[in-house]
Amino acid sequence: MDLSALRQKIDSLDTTLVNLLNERARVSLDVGAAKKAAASASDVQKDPDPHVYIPTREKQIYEKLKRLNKGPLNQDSLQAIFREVIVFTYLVYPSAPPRSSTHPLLRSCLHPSPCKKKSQSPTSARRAPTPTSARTTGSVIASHMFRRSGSKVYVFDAVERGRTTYGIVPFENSSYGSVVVTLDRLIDTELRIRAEAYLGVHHTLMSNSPLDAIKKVYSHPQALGQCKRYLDTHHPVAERIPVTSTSAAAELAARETGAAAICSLVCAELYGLNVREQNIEDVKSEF
Ligand SMILES: O=C(O)C(=O)C[C@]1(C(=O)O)C=C[C@@H](O)C=C1
Repeated sequence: MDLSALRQKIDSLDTTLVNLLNERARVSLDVGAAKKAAASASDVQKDPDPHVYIPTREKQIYEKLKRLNKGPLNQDSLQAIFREVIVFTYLVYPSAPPRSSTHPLLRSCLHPSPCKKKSQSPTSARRAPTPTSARTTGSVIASHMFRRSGSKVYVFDAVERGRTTYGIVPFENSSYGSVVVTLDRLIDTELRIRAEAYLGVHHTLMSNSPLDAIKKVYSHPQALGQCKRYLDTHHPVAERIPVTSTSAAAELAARETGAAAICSLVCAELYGLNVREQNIEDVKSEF
């Protein structure tokens, strides 16, 4: 087939895809409406999980994709595409279905609880998320739905005040223990935990100075802890300076000669830093 015929074929497939994606979105909206109807039929037990985001269902969908996929797309790519497709449906939901009062407590992904504070209006608490930059961290549900936030406390505040529908906070770290600030806040908050996700932790050392000129290393205390062996071995005399977040570390390191940050790879582009070493975490993850 010549180039123009191939492009015609792609155009035709794109047309089919657009129609199918919208058809899928309409069915997904119908599912939302059905869940809402089931929940408001007063018997919450009929539909104990009338949320927009249903992690267990999404997991089933991704498992099914794995079985269906014959390539050439790899599984991660296909899953990423579907994740975006599903998440974009959230944005066209007229309003999210009511929350369940019976969903079991899971970890990590926060959501306003049914017994929210009086000052929160249900509409603002359930507002559809706004797409923002694709270059944000913590993208579990879909990359571009995430607003970057400097601190875990801010994530709690944002969900409690209805500025966003969901928030993701770190909870526990296999190599460096519990994330205390999250645990402390969980004691007081009326938010409910909605889902749990396991994330591989990968740290990068970045600096605009050469490796042998690094005198100080900024990072969040958790990240400094997770890279302790690396730092002890390769930068034993560099001062380790804990800061509020790994992105704050990147921002500081970008301004100073002889300073480095331990942060995620995405910070290189965001803060104009050179990547000096990748995957410096002491415990290698399988993710
Ligand atoms: O199956 C559901 O409960 C849906 O709401 C549909 C759907 C989807 O679009 O496939 C949408 C959101 C959920 O997180 C999971 C699945």
